[in-house]
Amino acid sequence: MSGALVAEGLHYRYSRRGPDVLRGLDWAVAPATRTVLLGPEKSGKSTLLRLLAHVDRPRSGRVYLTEGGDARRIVGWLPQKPPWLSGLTVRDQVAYVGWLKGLSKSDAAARATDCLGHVGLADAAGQLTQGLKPWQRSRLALAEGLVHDARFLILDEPTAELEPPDRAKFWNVVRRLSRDLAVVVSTSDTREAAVEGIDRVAVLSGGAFRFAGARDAFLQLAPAAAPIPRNRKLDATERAAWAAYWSLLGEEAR
Ligand SMILES: Nc1ncnc2c1ncn2[C@@H]1O[C@H](COP(=O)(O)OP(=O)(O)OP(=O)(O)O)[C@@H](O)[C@H]1O
Repeated sequence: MSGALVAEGLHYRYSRRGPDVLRGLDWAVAPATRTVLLGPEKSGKSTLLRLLAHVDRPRSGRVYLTEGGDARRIVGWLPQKPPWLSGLTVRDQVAYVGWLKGLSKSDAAARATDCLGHVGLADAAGQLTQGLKPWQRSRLALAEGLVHDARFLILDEPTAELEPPDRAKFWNVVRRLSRDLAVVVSTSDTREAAVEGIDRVAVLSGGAFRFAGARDAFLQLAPAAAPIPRNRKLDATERAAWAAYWSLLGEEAR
């Protein structure tokens, strides 16, 4: 099993007369790589990830596995706001997703227990999903992505609601996942490109990639910028990092 997940010539718009959100994108996600997909808000990250995960279809172009087969069976997908089924426990929710992905009931239940252990949520297995904290929800989403043995895990802004310490812990969990798994994470926080263990970075803006390549090459062009702090002027290093990032996006420094 060594094929890539490939996007070829992807065009997308939400309505016939609407603006192009993606303008002919080509991309390949290699197996067993960790990729951060960066881009400003509304740049089309979620749209691209939905197409990669086969939950939506491009207007033109295609998404396929180089080794052939049904991508839906080996791609795990976590939307930014996963739907929660009320009244289910954490374990039942993960098992339900496994069953939807084609596992038998008993396999889904066993896998659910394993996956909750992998993501550090074993203690919450019997809790109802409604009462979970943001960090627990992000782990539950990970477990749902893993329950059917995905080889590509596509996560849409899983860290957006997390405080910095919980973000760091989330990334620790991702780093500990099987090295055979390819993980793609979207975020608008450029600092996440600098997280240890990331191999690749892609920067999406205006419906096209402004950069797609090795993380080290990205960090040379735009050293991961700090967030723009409120009530404080940027220091010279932060200003330079942001200027480099905006220039990658093809925009003037703000
Ligand atoms: N269901 C929809 N109907 C119409 N337009 C949409 C829909 N979803 C997204 N869009 C538009 O498509 C563009 C890209 O949105 P998308 O959510 O893919 O970007 P994003 O980079 O993921 O944004 P964010 O960082 O804010 O989540 C935006 O202009 C958005 O308004």
